[in-house]
Amino acid sequence: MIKVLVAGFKGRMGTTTTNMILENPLFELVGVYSTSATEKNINEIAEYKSENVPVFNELEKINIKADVWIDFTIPGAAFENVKFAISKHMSPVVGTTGLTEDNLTELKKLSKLEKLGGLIAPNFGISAVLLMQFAQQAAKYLPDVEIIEMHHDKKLDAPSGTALNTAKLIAKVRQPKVQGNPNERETLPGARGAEFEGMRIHSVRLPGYVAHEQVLFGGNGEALTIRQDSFDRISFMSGVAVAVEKIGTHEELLVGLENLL
Ligand SMILES: NC(=O)C1=CN([C@@H]2O[C@H](COP(=O)(O)OP(=O)(O)OC[C@H]3O[C@@H](n4cnc5c(N)ncnc54)[C@H](O)[C@@H]3O)[C@@H](O)[C@H]2O)C=CC1
Ligand SMILES: O=C(O)C1=N[C@H](C(=O)O)C[C@H](O)C1
Repeated sequence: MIKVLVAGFKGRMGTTTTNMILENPLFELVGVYSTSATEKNINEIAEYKSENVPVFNELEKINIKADVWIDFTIPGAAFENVKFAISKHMSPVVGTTGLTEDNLTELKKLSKLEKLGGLIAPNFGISAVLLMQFAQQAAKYLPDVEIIEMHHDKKLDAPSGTALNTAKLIAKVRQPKVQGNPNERETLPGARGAEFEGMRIHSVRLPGYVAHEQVLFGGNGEALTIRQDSFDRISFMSGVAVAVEKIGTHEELLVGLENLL
């Protein structure tokens, strides 16, 4: 059985992930971590009263060994968490957004030194992984593109990690270009959205939404729209399960679920 620790286990993704790990016969939940936890054991939570799993609320006090460290915490916490996991030879499987390019470079270096597999995935949903690949393919032929991402209104970061990653993938294949009218002027600041290498990214936050993205391409007299929707956080779970199962066979830190599919 693959031993798993879930960091951020009390959050929206952490709860769904904890339940998936407990239900999967290939996995054993050996610890959970949240800075906001007050319990010592998960069985103090009514939903988990028949389980026996230690709860940690400080990084330095984590004294158990897992094969895999799953991280769904907050942008700003993931870097320290993942460094800790690597130092204890636990393979990180990270969904938390907000890691910078410098963070990624350092974490890749540490994983290499430790000869440890790990995955950072901006999105564990297959529809989002496909959307990013299709968008990258389309951008070769339709280089004028804008991205609209739509999320629940509790989300901390904007733009979403998925939208930013979509833009990065597109930037790899299209000729650099400035879109729109070179003389355009915003009469309300922010009207044109965020800018990444000439592409505009628009972030919508509304109750009732989970996670959704549209990539809009415009050409001469034609347009293409690619859209994906995660209506439920269960949509991310098969991707997380694949990562937990496969990451032990790797010896470096990978970015993007497509590397394991
Ligand atoms: N890659 C993917 O497929 C997905 C990624 N996400 C990302 O996952 C992250 C979590 O999202 P949600 O579950 O919606 O957030 P959330 O706010 O519901 O949960 C975060 C949890 O982390 C805990 N926490 C805060 N600091 C911590 C620390 N230093 N160590 C351990 N726990 C800590 C909080 O107490 C909270 O319970 C976000 O960055 C989000 O963008 C969300 C959905 C899918
Ligand atoms: O916060 C979320 O909910 C999500 N975060 C990730 C992101 O920022 O792209 C993945 C998914 O969009 C859900």
